[in-house]
Amino acid sequence: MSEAENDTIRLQGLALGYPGRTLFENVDLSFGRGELTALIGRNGTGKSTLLRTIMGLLRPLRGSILIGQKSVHELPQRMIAAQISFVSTDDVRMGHLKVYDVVGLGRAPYTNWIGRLTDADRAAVEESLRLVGMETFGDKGIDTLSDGERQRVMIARSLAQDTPMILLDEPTAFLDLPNKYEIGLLLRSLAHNHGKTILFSTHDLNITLDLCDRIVMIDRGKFLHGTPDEMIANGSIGHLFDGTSIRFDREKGAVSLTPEKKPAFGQHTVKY
Ligand SMILES: Nc1ncnc2c1ncn2[C@@H]1O[C@H](COP(=O)(O)OP(=O)(O)OP(=O)(O)O)[C@@H](O)[C@H]1O
Repeated sequence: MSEAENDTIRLQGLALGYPGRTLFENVDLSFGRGELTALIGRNGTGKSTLLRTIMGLLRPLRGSILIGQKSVHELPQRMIAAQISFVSTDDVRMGHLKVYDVVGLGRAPYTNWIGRLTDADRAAVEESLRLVGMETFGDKGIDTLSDGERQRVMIARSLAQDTPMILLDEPTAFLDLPNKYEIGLLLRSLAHNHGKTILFSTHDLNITLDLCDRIVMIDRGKFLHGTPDEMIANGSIGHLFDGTSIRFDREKGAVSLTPEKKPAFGQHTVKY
């Protein structure tokens, strides 16, 4: 098998859910090397569940997830950690650790049982901090950073882990618009210039449409996927807003309130 196939995540006949509830089933899909893919869908459609299952943290109801030729659920955690890193929203608060040490945790799959960093590990930590533009932050406490800075550190930790695949659960949540784009551009560069396979869940439609190679959308238990242009043209993006007060304008590539919900400005009479 080629190296590129080893770096691919494949979902085969996948069904996920919780006791008494199936979120989706019969999903066949793969995520390719060097691609930035956004995983989108309304609240509660199963995006985090999918990411956590790919990480081997949850079991599928049916079907399998293959990393190269191997089912992720048959691989020991240490081997999964050498293939895929996970940036989850749960990670974001890490007590009083220094930035350098948080990024150093990414080296865990490679360090000995004491967890002592070698020169090579330290070089990986420094290079990871540099890639996310945080090289001067190593000595700062993680709890002293802004949300955007902390998010960069978490991405640096996954870079230090040096895996061909990176999954991120809502990496742009809590960030202001310029920082959302900064993180989006960073992920795009990691995919395109460093050959990483990157899948991230998000509710940021602008980032998704402007920066991603591919969109995977969970919509009422069905998976839709394609390039941003395909997903706009075939109406999939518009479906996200069915039954709501907003609609997606294909021409503008933007959402707005439906006309009947728009507040009528300038029509109020002020009484003295
Ligand atoms: N441990 C659990 N046990 C039972 N049901 C769960 C569990 N975790 C999540 N769920 C349910 O599964 C559904 C999918 O949850 P998940 O967190 O994967 O959705 P999501 O698409 O990531 O949502 P959001 O966009 O709100 O983050 C939700 O309805 C949720 O309530």
